[in-house]
Amino acid sequence: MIEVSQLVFEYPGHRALDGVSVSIGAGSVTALVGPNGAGKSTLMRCIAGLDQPLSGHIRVKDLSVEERPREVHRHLGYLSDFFGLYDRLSVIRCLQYSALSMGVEPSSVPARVQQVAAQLGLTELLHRYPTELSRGQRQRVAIGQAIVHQPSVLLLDEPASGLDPDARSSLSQLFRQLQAQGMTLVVSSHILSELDEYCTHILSIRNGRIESHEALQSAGGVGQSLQSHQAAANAQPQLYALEVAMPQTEGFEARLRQALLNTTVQDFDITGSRPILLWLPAAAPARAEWLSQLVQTGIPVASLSPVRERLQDRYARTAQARDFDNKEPA
Ligand SMILES: Nc1ncnc2c1ncn2[C@@H]1O[C@H](COP(=O)(O)OP(=O)(O)OP(=O)(O)O)[C@@H](O)[C@H]1O
Repeated sequence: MIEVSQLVFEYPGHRALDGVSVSIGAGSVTALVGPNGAGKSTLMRCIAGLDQPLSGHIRVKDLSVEERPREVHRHLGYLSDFFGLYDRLSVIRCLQYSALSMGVEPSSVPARVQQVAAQLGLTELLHRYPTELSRGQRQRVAIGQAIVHQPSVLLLDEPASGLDPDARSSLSQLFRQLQAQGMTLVVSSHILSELDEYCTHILSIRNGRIESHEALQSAGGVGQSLQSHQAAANAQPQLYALEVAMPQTEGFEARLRQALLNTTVQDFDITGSRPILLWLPAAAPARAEWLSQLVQTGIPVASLSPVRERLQDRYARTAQARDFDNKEPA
């Protein structure tokens, strides 16, 4: 859906994107992460055709952003990190204006505006002016403007900044709805826990270069079907939650640690209040073998289920691997 190849972007005296190539699939929700100044906003602005790269190419829905920016804009919604609203237009006018400027048929505009207002909880606010709205309400109007023309791609730069927990949670719900409608989303945020709920991919950028681009494991889909058996056999280990009935007997913790010695454990809480998180083979027979050996050692296993790795843990793991790779040999 979005193809970026060898993108280079320079501000005067500063190279902000340095040979970025990435392919973002249709229907995915990509968390764009990276430290301050990594180049996230610049990449989004280039994809939206708002900044002109020095070299490289971007295609959205197979249209060249460079050659056909207006057509691309019809398929694309963009929310800037510092968005502005027209303070002299009421909310309904803001939405109508965006719809018309994005090429929505004039006869369809009233219905579209009402739909978007309902989707974003703006129906009661349609006749207010942006200056009379809270930060969260203004944010919803800005998102409404970005989606009123039903784009296939939505780019959101820090959409939840300044929002309270309730507003963040309804934003997450909205993003899930949009994904269910088939929209492709790219969302940048520094709050990884908030992206965790709905992202399918994580794209990490640092110093203007892509650091990693990975699909996130879905908790329910860990190679259970027969068709996926071969794929699972070749796949990377998957994250599982192991629940153990923790008897308060002396030496149990040592026994449990011993039993897990050859397993990659991500999180071990001996109080038993959280399940143990560990990496197990994706292939069912190998996992069954592991489980049977564990049970044979007398560990009272209560349950074993696939879980999705938290985005912040995944990000930390990538950073650790990078630091390790960059270490000078002694
Ligand atoms: N107008 C500008 N002129 C010069 N340099 C700029 C300009 N805008 C951004 N930069 C630089 O380009 C680099 C990338 O900036 P960008 O805003 O894309 O980063 P970001 O990953 O979005 O950061 P943040 O998380 O802080 O929003 C940074 O080093 C920044 O200082």
